[in-house]
Amino acid sequence: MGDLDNLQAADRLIVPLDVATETAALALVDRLPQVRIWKVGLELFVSSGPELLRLLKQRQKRIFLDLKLHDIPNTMAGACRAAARYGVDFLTVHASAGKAALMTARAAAQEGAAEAEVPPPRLLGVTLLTNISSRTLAFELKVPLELTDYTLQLALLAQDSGLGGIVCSPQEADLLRRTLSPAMTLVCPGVRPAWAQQDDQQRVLTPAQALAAGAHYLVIGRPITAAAAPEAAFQRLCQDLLP
Ligand SMILES: O=C(O)c1cc(=O)[nH]c(=O)n1[C@@H]1O[C@H](COP(=O)(O)O)[C@@H](O)[C@H]1O
Repeated sequence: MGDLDNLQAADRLIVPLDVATETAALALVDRLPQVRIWKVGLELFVSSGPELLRLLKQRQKRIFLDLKLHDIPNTMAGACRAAARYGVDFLTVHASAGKAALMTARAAAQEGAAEAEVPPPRLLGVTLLTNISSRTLAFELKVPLELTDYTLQLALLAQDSGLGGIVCSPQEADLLRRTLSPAMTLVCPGVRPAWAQQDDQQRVLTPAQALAAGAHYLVIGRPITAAAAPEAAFQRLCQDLLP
């Protein structure tokens, strides 16, 4: 496989830094120099704070700040304004927070970025988490809609509220790609190569299937980060993505 192919695959892969400390995070980042986009989620942000974002930027990395905000409009707006000041590339909010909260969040993210003189983040609406099965949706969460209909409603809500994209399972990517505006970015976690464990993910596809279904970006964590040799796992994934 040539370097160019490697680059193209790497540009579509987002690897989550689901570790507890800044030291562990930087060790992974430095071990996998081909990864361009790193996701900083709740565990790491809560434990190590925003300094890590600066360190990632120093290493010329793009940043997906996955805070999955879900609150009343005023609180979401405050958090989005503050998060946008860090100059991150992507920021997540839960689409189920509703239109008023999403619209306020979007405006606040733009204000925060303008204040800090950085580009605004692409605000992504999380639709239905990839660990939720149809059974859980119906019997535990008591949502009286088919899973795909519910996900579509959340995705449309994100779009109508002016968000730049959504996070969804690759199993719904095909439907959402056909239904949403082409301007909406589709980011898919819940991606598992055939050689990896499913872990707690429920609605999964392989990387090649997810891309064929219309995902723009794939979020793949444990198959790489929990592997005995993360470098080899990353290379293998890039190979899986070749046509
Ligand atoms: O917003 C996310 O990134 C996300 C949404 C979702 O529906 N499912 C989901 O797994 N994620 C995140 O994607 C990553 C998946 O990690 P792995 O299951 O290890 O590949 C984790 O960091 C999750 O927090």
